Amino acid sequence: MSGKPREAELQSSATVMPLPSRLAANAAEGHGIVRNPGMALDLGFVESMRNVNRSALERRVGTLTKRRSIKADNQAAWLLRSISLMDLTTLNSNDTDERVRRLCAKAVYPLRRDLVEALGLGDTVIRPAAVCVYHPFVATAVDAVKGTGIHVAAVSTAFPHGLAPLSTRIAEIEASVADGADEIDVVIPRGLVFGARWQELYDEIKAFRAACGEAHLKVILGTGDLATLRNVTLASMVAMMAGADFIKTSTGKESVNATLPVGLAMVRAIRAYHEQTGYLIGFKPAGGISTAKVSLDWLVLMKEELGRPWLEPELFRFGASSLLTDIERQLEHHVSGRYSANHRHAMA
Ligand SMILES: O=C[C@H](O)COP(=O)(O)O
Repeated sequence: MSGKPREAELQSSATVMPLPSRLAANAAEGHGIVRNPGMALDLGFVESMRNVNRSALERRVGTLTKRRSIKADNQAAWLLRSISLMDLTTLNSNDTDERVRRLCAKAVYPLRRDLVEALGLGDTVIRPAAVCVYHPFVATAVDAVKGTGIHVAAVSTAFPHGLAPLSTRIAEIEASVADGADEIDVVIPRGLVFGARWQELYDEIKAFRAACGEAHLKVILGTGDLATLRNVTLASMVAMMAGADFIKTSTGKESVNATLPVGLAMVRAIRAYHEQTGYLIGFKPAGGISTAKVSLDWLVLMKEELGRPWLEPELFRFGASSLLTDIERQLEHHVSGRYSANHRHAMA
């Protein structure tokens, strides 16, 4: 059961569903993702996406997760990839600078040294792609991860509800960017979706994108609040048209978090947007993703639906506060055959 994870397995394209040729060609150009500039709001295109078949999406998810064929020896490689695709997050009312510094220390050294050695990682550095914090902790996080290549994401725009004047929400983005955040996770006011107020939603997200400047924009839809997969799909389209670099499911504060059918609806919207514009949009499921097993389900979904480029941090992230703890436990089991208690894998 023990042994070095076989990254080669993860590279295999044997089970990847063929992508439309334009998508494959664009993806093959390499890791330099051309940023989505957005496009004019095209309500005809948005509305063309309105027929969403929930049971078909659920069936597809069922098939993907049932027939998943990640062998035990290869699971460790996939789990290491899950770590590298993570926005390690703390978004609690009792966050402090000290807690954020501890989270960042965990991001810099996510695995215990004995585990790193037992996994035979050598000099390979495995780290989360980003840490994700509230605005007041951006400067602390930037300082704590300096020189590591870990990005700092700030949740802005009156997270988690997005219910503040637009000027206040834009000022929050500008403040986070000024403090050094290079990724901004914004939330949309869900009421704009219920009212099909697509022009207002588009204008707000476009203003968020402008305020971000070079920082990448992730648009959180709050899918658990949106009631239907049609709303999720249409809001996804508007967000991408307005210039989102990523679309993200949830804040982690809704009563329903990221689910695979919702993820599949968003991924299909990403595919449609690409077919129309040629741009590659990232996807971030977030909220309630706390087990290694579930992270593998998400990776299989991305690999099968969009292909290998969406297993890179430029195009895929998990937003998660406790997933790393379970992955570490599973990796420990992989090398030792035993599970340890969660407290052996301390988080923030
Ligand atoms: O954006 C990330 C989420 O807030 C994290 O949610 P979680 O605490 O359920 O992992």
